Amino acid sequence: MTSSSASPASSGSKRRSQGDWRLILRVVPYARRYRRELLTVFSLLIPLSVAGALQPILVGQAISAIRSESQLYDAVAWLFNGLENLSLPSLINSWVEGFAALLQGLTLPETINLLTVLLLITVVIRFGLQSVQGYLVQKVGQEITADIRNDLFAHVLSLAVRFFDRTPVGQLITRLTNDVEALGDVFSTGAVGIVSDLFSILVIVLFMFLQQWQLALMLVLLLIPVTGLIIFFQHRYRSANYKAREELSALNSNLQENIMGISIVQLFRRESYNAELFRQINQRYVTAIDHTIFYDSAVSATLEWIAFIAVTGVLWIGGVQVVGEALTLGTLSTFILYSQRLFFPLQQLAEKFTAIQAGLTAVERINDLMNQPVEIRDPEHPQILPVHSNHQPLGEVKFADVSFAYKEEDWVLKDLDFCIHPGEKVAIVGPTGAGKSSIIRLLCRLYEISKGQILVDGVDVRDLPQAELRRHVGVILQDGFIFAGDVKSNISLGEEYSLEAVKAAAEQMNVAQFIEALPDGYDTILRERGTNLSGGQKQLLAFARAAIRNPRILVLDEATASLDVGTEAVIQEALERLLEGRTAIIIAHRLSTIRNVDRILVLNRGHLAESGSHDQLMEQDGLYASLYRLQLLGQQV
Ligand SMILES: Nc1ncnc2c1ncn2[C@@H]1O[C@H](COP(=O)(O)OP(=O)(O)OP(=O)(O)O)[C@@H](O)[C@H]1O
Repeated sequence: MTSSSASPASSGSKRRSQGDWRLILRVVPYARRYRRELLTVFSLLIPLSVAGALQPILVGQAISAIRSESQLYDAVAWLFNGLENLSLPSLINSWVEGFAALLQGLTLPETINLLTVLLLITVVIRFGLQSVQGYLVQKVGQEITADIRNDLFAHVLSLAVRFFDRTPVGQLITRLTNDVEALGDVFSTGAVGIVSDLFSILVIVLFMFLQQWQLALMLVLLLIPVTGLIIFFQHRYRSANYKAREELSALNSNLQENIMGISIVQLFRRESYNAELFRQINQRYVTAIDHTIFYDSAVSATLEWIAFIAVTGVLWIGGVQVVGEALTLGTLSTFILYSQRLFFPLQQLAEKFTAIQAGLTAVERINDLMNQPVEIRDPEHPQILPVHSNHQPLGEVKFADVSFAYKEEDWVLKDLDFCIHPGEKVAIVGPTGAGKSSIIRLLCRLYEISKGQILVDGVDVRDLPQAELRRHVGVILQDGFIFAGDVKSNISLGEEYSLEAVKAAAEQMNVAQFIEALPDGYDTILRERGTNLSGGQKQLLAFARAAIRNPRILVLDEATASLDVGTEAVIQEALERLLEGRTAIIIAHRLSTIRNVDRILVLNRGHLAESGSHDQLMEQDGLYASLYRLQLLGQQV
């Protein structure tokens, strides 16, 4: 399966192998939910196309009546014969017969009046039904795109962190917004009316053959090269559109990267350099869009040209027949109108064609994302963690011969084997890039291990539902992420905690004072990414967030690094209370902060190099002792 980061070439080959029908079928389950509306839309097709096909006949009859070429009665008699061939119910037959008898006695002005009224009726029918149809199609379209957007969002959130490592955010945003929007456009531009256009063409062809087969045949034959050309341009347009979408993704990714890194951009004066990069990507996007415009215009131009040939052909062949009195002027007029009508739905089709092709490209790209396998799933037969009892303390973490690589065979952790006992406070230290944070990510199952087993209270983390695992393993990272919303909701994070519980958690972590000092206390609105809080303030909320969940294992990954010494001391005191009776895994670079832990695991290049208390490790005089001495030296300097 193609990953989202796959090159356009590999996506292209996949694209070719995937039929459009298969893509369309992906939308069918969504459309099925709006069966009733769609059924109404399709049932309106028949009266709409029949009313449309009758109009040229009515005009032709009026001309014939004026020129006394034939009686209106003849037309009905002709229709009658046609209907007889179609073996319609006898009720309709008798109705037409009665109508024909009525017409026989009409004068010319009466005939013209009658034809005008009939023409008006067809116009009103078409106008009314088209409005209803258009409204329903757009409404269903919006509903379907909203459903797809929701599903896509839910799917993206369920994908493993590994997927996000390799997928630029801008690319994902493009798929969730522009691509889904392009699919929505298929409906809003009335592209779904393609069925109705095709149906109109079919009805017109049928009526034409019933009237005069030679002219009908000529017009139908003209349809063949048109269809060929449309298919040719369609393929070209499709590839161009896919490329344009890829360029748009790149553009959005670049934009997003610049916004996220705006401080660095400005601090290092990269504005003009980045602007030039953006300009290049933007130019590539414009070029790609130009190609799509070219093929789009080519289709419209072809159709216009063919429609002109059709009218000329009808005039020429029909004109010769009129002169030879093999054809009435009325029928010729009918056919001139038909030749326009026949190509009008085709022209409409060409206009919708852009939206349809863009829609198909969008479905293809949405499909790529939807097909991304959910790498980390809940087990089929989930287990639950043992519950607290007086006899058995809980919170054991065991890594049994764990190996892990972000990229194949590029081992970040190798044969890691250790056990952290319930209630034990363990620090993991080691040089930068040793794999400390990776251990935490694996424990929380943000990534799947390559070999070995990770057990929490004797249960393999892969046998636990992710929600259960993450409820019992509380993690505080260095960067406390803040969502747009108030302080309270940033602590409860969507779970049902009362305000009292939130306040209690804040008190417990000594952060209540800070929150109460905010303009609206717990109701203070925080901006996206917490831009109206300092790094340390965000961290304080992260502590309250962990405390309220009452986890049996608490992981602190450089959690106090961004706090000032005073705040750190206040939090440290609260932390000690919080950690009572819980297992703690602490990652810290400042070794002075972890001197009091029960045990220190020293990690080096993914291996467990040393393990023991501070004193034991100092005595061993190994990696830890040298790191510690180096830090002491650093502090003295
Ligand atoms: N998402 C990722 N994709 C690929 N490689 C990664 C990823 N995250 C980390 N690595 C690599 O894995 C190794 C271990 O990273 P990890 O973050 O676990 O180290 P660490 O010991 O926590 O480092 P630090 O002390 O700097 O936080 C590093 O060499 C890093 O380059």
